[in-house]
Amino acid sequence: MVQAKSWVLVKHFDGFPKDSDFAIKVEELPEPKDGEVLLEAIFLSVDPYMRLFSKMHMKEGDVMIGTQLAKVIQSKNSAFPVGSHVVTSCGWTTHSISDGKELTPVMADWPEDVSLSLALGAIGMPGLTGLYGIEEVLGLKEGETLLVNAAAGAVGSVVGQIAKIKGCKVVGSAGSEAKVAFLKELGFDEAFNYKTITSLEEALRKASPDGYHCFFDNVGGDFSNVALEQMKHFGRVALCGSISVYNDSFPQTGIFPHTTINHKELKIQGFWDTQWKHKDGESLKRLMAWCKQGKLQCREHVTKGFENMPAAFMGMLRGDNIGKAIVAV
Ligand SMILES: NC(=O)C1=CN([C@@H]2O[C@H](COP(=O)(O)OP(=O)(O)OC[C@H]3O[C@@H](n4cnc5c(N)ncnc54)[C@H](OP(=O)(O)O)[C@@H]3O)[C@@H](O)[C@H]2O)C=CC1
Ligand SMILES: CCCCCC(=O)/C=C/[C@H]1[C@H](O)CC(=O)[C@@H]1CCCCCCC(=O)O
Repeated sequence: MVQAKSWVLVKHFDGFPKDSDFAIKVEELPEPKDGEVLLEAIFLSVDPYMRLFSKMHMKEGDVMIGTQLAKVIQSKNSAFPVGSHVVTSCGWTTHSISDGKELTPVMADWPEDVSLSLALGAIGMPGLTGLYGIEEVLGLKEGETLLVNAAAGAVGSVVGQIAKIKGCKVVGSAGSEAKVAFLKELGFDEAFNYKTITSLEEALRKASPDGYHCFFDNVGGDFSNVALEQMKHFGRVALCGSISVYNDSFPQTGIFPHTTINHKELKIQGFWDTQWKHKDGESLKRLMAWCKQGKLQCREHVTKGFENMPAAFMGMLRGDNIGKAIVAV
């Protein structure tokens, strides 16, 4: 018998999450039946969407939603032998039983010198999001200027690096001096700390006086309203997320951007990476190749210990992470 520890949402978040919103539950798992496997979490992901999803689809007492990189430790399913690794969306739990249907094996020939945790980051969902946002949504072309916010995070850092691979000028914003230094290290042409500038409008204008062809928006809210004003005519916006409003208990009010969008004839597309799931196999190989060639730096912010899942999640929402926020069990 194996004991599974899970983090449950005891109380719906009201504003920014707090320690008391989470509790640990322990349960004995049965032996896997024919066709089933027993999984042990190695790395768990903490992502912004968990904050939104909890409000939309979870009830109090549910295990927190989430994805992990797990090892098969018992198997009665020949497709998943003992010792193999999978990505699974079984939530914030140390052990789980699966019939294999929802499991994604890690890419064949995963190099030994590349941490498997990247399957939750730059060579996983956030990396795919950056790639699809650039190629499928924006159709970013060589010589264009791209703006990305939350640029030092999991998605943003991949976005900026792919845009540089494609021969573009890249401007990034992030919330600390250490993050700005990281963006410069990654090859961003311009980077600024949005928390310390006196005017976002001025910072954006200084970074690219001629405006922006493309905007990869991770933040939403006031930032987006100001950035839209500096798009070029026929500019394109990939609306990836809006983390600045995820913790709001009441909708924020702000300026209405519709006249700007109309006047500049902007194209704005909201998207999820899952729209291009059929391309994931090929896309992951491309991300891995860039990583191995040193063109894609895959920085991670690793928190040790399953007991620290809530702290890691809240830290990511607060901006503690440079690169992908991960928990190592
Ligand atoms: N459409 C899709 O398929 C997907 C969308 N996303 C979205 O992409 C965005 C980034 O996700 P991800 O890369 O995983 O997370 P990150 O690794 O970027 O972590 C979140 C970051 O958001 C920044 N942040 C937090 N609050 C604010 C705020 N009020 N204003 C500005 N920045 C803030 C912090 O950085 P800082 O210090 O710079 O403030 C923090 O580090 C999110 O909006 C997410 O929902 C993610 C995955 C898939
Ligand atoms: C609803 C806005 C989603 C915010 C953007 C984002 O972070 C999307 C991330 C997706 C990624 O593919 C991994 C996921 O599971 C995310 C989707 C979860 C969204 C919750 C809403 C689901 C629904 O209402 O159907």
